[in-house]
Amino acid sequence: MAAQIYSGEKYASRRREISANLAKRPEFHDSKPLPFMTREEKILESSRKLTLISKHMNEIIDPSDKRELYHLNCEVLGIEGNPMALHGDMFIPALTAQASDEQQEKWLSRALRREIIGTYAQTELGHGTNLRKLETIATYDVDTQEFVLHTPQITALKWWPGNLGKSSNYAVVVALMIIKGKNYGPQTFMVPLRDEKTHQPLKGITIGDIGPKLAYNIVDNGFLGFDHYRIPRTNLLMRHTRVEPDGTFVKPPHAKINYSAMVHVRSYMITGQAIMLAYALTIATRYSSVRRQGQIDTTQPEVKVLEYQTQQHRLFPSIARAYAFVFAGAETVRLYERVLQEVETGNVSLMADLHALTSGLKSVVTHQTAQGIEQARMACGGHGYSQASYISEIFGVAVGGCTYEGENLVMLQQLARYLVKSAGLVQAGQSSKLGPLVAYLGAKSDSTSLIDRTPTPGFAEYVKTFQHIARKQTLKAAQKLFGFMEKGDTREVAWNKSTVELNRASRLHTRLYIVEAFVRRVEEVADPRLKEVLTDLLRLHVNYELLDVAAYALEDGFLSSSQLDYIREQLYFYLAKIRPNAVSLVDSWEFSDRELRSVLGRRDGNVYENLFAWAKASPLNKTDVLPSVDKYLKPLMESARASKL
Ligand SMILES: CCCCCCCCCC/C=C\CCCCCCC/C=C/C(=O)SCCNC(=O)CCNC(=O)[C@H](O)C(C)(C)COP(=O)(O)OP(=O)(O)OC[C@H]1O[C@@H](n2cnc3c(N)ncnc32)[C@H](O)[C@@H]1OP(=O)(O)O
Ligand SMILES: Cc1cc2nc3c(=O)[nH]c(=O)nc-3n(C[C@H](O)[C@H](O)[C@H](O)COP(=O)(O)OP(=O)(O)OC[C@H]3O[C@@H](n4cnc5c(N)ncnc54)[C@H](O)[C@@H]3O)c2cc1C
Repeated sequence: MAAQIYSGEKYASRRREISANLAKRPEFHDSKPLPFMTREEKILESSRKLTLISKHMNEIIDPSDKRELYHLNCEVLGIEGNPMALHGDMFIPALTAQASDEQQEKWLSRALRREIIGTYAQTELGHGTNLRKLETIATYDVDTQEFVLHTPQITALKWWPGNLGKSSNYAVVVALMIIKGKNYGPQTFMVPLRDEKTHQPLKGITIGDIGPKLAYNIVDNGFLGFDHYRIPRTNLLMRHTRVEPDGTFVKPPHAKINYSAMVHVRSYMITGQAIMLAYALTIATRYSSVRRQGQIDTTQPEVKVLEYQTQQHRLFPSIARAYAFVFAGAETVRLYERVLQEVETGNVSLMADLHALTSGLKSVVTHQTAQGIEQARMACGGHGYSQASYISEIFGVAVGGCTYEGENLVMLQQLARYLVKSAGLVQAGQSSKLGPLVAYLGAKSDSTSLIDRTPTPGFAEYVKTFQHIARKQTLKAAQKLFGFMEKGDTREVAWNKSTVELNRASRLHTRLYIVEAFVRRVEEVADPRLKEVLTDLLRLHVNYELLDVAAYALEDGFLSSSQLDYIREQLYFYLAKIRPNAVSLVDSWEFSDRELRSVLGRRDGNVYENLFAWAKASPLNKTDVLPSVDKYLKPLMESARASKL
């Protein structure tokens, strides 16, 4: 099963080897539980481990394999980030996709050798979503052939970029490029921020950390201001866009080619989110098979809480989602790598499809991941609320994905633009022009679903029902938009009046894609034992998801109430059928205890003695009487007692 999850036996077994290798190297382990450390201690500890990774990486992994590096990071550094997180996640990808060969020679090689540390500085205090209104300006000075970076007001301060505050000495900075008074929109520049020897900020640079956040606190998200700060013309990233010495602007082959670092993260984060969801579910499912409370049969001992149907309903559909997301994530990465290669040859035709797909997936997957993690926390009762479970940290890190790389409701609108165009083609009788991701929009619907109307309903009937729902909502929402426009609204106003419905269409389209990705993967499985378990999980998935969106199919009679009852019964049937495999389904992700960092999620199930040991190790328990008691509580109680006398 691990080979299914990790797209092949080769990487699944490499993960095992890497984990086994690290088990023998205590210097790579957390020196104490992360929840007991201050933010400063965590950053120090993470930097210590980063240095070790840099030194010994070649003994443990093949550093050219992204997946091996990712696993090494998960084991050693964990999810709370590290001082070079953005260096790998965005700085290197930005240089790879946007720097010319000559620029790569100069900077990318140094970045890969870790001679310099970089980040991606785009968001500002006043603007994150609307990139066209960023306020940092890069004005071209023809005389000196330099760009002058400037922060004209407080809202123009870069704000949020990860590792900008304290760790990075370079950044890929996004600024509005002005040449001879003309605004050429957001462009990307390579900008030195700190002296390479002293790490002191360079003259003209104001820089620092933005303070603690909900989670992800090992990362020093930062602020950055420029005071007429000069960089050479050749620091504009010039793989696709160029500015000649005389200020002539040479257009890229696609207007949004500079957005590639964002598309990179959006493509990879689907897998990252699946893994975080699987972390939380591993912890909650294992704990639920250790925790005994209450009886189902009063003549029998207390049961494991995993026997309760409510607990199964809380956890198993999310287990199915984690599998669905990791399968969809693998497809997304394949498409991303293909588009990256095609763009290199000047073919930008798939960029719009990739942007639409990743915008939708990013939004749906992060939202459902956060919901699933929160349910996993509640499934652990009181102990889920303790940081010993580590689920609160997993939640905090994962939920950040709803905001970063494009706020979810904004990114759903990006997909909606694509869907509306496709609906326009359908309306114009040009369905043959629809791309493969939206071809179903042009197909004719059956009048009713055949779920439970055939002897052994296959997945095809479910897929058709999801297609019907997504098609109906897309065409309806587009019609709403066109209707407002026909009545005289501008497109923008009409769009704003239709966005809730348009975003619903985007979600339904994406949920259909996720179901299809799951079906595609299960169809490929050859081993009959694996196929059976994955088929059960997929059955759970389609019934749960369909029930969740059934209103759309009930309102036009595509599904009847008796079909709905059938879907419900199927759901309950598969909850019970999956129960014996539940722990194996989470164990199949093969997370080591080191990687999970959870007392509740321990593989050996020895939860209670380890919770007690964990509590005793709390810094508060170093002394029996705290200074706060000596200083305030004792005098308070003494004065209360004295006044009673
Ligand atoms: C199996 C194990 C394997 C393991 C492998 C490894 C797994 C790794 C997992 C871990 C991965 C990642 C870890 C995550 C690390 C977390 C780090 C967090 C870092 C966070 C960083 C950031 O947040 S950076 C800042 C991000 N900011 C944003 O996203 C801003 C959002 N806003 C925008 O993107 C744009 O402004 C917006 C698209 C909303 C609008 O842009 P605008 O220029 O105004 O364009 P429009 O006018 O609306 O649209 C014009 C047309 O352009 C099209 N378009 C827009 N973007 C793109 C694009 N990128 N590509 C193609 N086309 C695009 C748009 O669709 C319009 O087209 P139309 O035809 O006119 O409709
Ligand atoms: C953990 C974390 C890490 C980050 N790392 C980085 C980084 O490394 N580099 C970097 O540059 N940035 C980074 N960011 C910033 C991040 O990319 C932005 O915060 C994000 O893109 C959202 O933009 P915003 O903050 O401007 O939100 P806003 O756009 O202000 O969103 C506020 C609300 O307005 C709504 N809204 C906005 N525009 C529209 C619209 N057109 N239609 C309808 N509703 C709208 C949103 O849906 C939301 O409800 C990070 C953020 C976080 C949380």
